[in-house]
Amino acid sequence: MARIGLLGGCFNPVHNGHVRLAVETLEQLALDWVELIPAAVPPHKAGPDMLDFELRAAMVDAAVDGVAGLRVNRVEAERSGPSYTVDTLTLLRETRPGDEFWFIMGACDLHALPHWNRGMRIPEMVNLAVANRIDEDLDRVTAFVAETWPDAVCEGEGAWRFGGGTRLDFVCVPRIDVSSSFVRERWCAGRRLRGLVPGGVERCLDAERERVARQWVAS
Ligand SMILES: Nc1ncnc2c1ncn2[C@@H]1O[C@H](COP(=O)(O)OP(=O)(O)OP(=O)(O)O)[C@@H](O)[C@H]1O
Ligand SMILES: O=C(O)c1ccc[n+]([C@@H]2O[C@H](COP(=O)([O-])O)[C@@H](O)[C@H]2O)c1
Repeated sequence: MARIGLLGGCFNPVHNGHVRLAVETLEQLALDWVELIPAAVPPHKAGPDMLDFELRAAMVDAAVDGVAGLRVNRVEAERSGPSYTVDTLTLLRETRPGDEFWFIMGACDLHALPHWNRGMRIPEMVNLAVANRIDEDLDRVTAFVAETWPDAVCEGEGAWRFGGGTRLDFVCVPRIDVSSSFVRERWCAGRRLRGLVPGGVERCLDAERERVARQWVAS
């Protein structure tokens, strides 16, 4: 049985924080590989500055190129309508019953999970890998787990097993203070992106300069 991490995101564009999050989770949870899943129709972040799926996915291809253990999964482009995570995970579990999955998310997303579409089904289906975004996140996640899943069994600091058998693992990631919004803002101001995104991502944006400008600068 392969142990697989799934990192969903808009990736508008993918940046070094995403790559580091994927690599840290891969290593800390001893996963076989991590799949980055660009959201085809993001359920929560629709807007004129959202680049089309293929361009965002091509940038994720460029970001993982040559990085052992990271892959791109375009599964969300195979269906129409909002790309709800619960539907993606249902499909992956049906089509790959021999794999064990960890859905990777920043700690703030864990707190938002009850507001996602059938969000509380997610930890019943797959394991969660929850990464810190700020220093207090382990304490906050610990309190959230105690409140939300009182029957979860703590198996050590930052590790819990839920009643149904899935688990939540906290992953401690060095803070890389970059976001896609920050990258878009810098790009629109004509600034270089060195150190914020992998080189291949910067080249994709340069190659599609006019198209990207129409969406990012105009909005
Ligand atoms: N710098 C970072 N370090 C660790 N995790 C991150 C970082 N940026 C984003 N993530 C996580 O990566 C996942 C996908 O994020 P997403 O594609 O929305 O990027 P974003 O930078 O948060 O985007 P935006 O600025 O457009 O809101 C989420 O789980 C998010 O918490
Ligand atoms: O399914 C939902 O309702 C849902 C709501 C918010 C976010 N998500 C997913 O969570 C992942 C990270 O989201 P974001 O906003 O950080 O890009 C991405 O795969 C989104 O599709 C999913």
